[in-house]
Amino acid sequence: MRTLITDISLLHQVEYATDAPRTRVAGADMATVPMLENAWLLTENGLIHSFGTMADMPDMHADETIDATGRMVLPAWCDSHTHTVYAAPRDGEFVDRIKGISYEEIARRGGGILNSARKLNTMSEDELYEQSLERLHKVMAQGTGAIEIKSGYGLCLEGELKMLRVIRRLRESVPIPVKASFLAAHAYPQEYKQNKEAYVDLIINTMLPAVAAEGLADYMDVFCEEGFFGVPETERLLEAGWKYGLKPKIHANQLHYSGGVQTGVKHNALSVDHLECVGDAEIAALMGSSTMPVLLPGAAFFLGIQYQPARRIIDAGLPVCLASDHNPGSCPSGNVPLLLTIACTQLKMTPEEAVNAVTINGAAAMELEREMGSIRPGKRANLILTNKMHSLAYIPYDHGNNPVYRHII
Ligand SMILES: N=CN[C@@H](CCC(=O)O)C(=O)O
Ligand SMILES: [Zn+2]
Repeated sequence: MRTLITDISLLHQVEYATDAPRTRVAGADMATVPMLENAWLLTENGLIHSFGTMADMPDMHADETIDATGRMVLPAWCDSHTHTVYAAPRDGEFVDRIKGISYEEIARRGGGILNSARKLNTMSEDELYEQSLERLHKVMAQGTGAIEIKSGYGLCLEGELKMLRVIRRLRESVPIPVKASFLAAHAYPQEYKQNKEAYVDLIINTMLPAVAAEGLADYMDVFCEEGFFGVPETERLLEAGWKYGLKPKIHANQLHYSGGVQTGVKHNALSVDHLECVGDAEIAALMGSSTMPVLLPGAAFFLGIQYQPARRIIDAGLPVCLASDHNPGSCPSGNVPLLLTIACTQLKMTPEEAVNAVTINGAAAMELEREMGSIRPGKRANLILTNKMHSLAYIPYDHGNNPVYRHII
């Protein structure tokens, strides 16, 4: 099956087969998204075959031809941090926060993640799957073309396995890559509040072997945060995950300078995610490491807390990745175009930096950089064909609106 898209006003994030493959974009390079004006693009059997300018378009056969006059084409978004599998919304807590109760206080009172766990553990696997599939289709319609999804609302063996099995079923049901992270270390269940070590033991000695036996997870996640899992617990958990081949991909420095970034780097994490609390020490730790800093400003927006210092991180020469953090508590939205608007208006990232952060760097934060994240021959043809618009900046500018005319997968 060959699809030819012609008369593309702007074809963004192009890489020629002869270019050295870009695996991530960092520092000043994030300011540029390579593009072609007035272009064509040919896909073959789901992969990008070739592209060029209309002036030099050769004669070629295609089964379908799409006229993209006035439209742009980009690689689909790579959303590397989500909690898309959950049982119920938490709008009651949203109202509590409006009235002045903080996210941390709600968690201390047994709400938050524990609230989600109670709901998830009484829901059937089939119902959880149906609800989650609906959410996944919604974000795909907004341009998401690869996604990572975490467990972490089971907090017991059966609940965690249920979530991870649902993620596996989702992977088999949708035509986009889906990665799974094991996040039993998301919160301490109520019955372990007085014996936290026993819960860490349960994760390491019972849950991890079961997850590994079924091959259910790609990554090991921990909510490394004051009041949740401290550095010593996080280190134990990450070392245990590595024994089963699960690379760390952790929640770090959301609410405090918790040492999570340094711990992630020390344990060769693929990414450290959230990063509201980042200063010189965290930036120094990231410099020279291969750990990707992943910013989740949708959560900072929704909780009304400080934003991530994206400018400082980029200006230090580091890469920045953006992800939605779609979850029922701190960000009930997986809308990447809206995320781009928040990144530009609040983090002062340029549209080009923001697009690099959710394409090539998003792919890298899921180890998909060889198949996703740019328009390069041989990569997956997971593409966004936009509504009629004339610039990359128009996507975050046109906030609250879906730029996707057609999502080609
Ligand atoms: N911060 C930890 N975990 C999620 C939120 C979980 C929840 O509130 O349900 C996050 O990334 O924001
Ligand atoms: Zn998260």
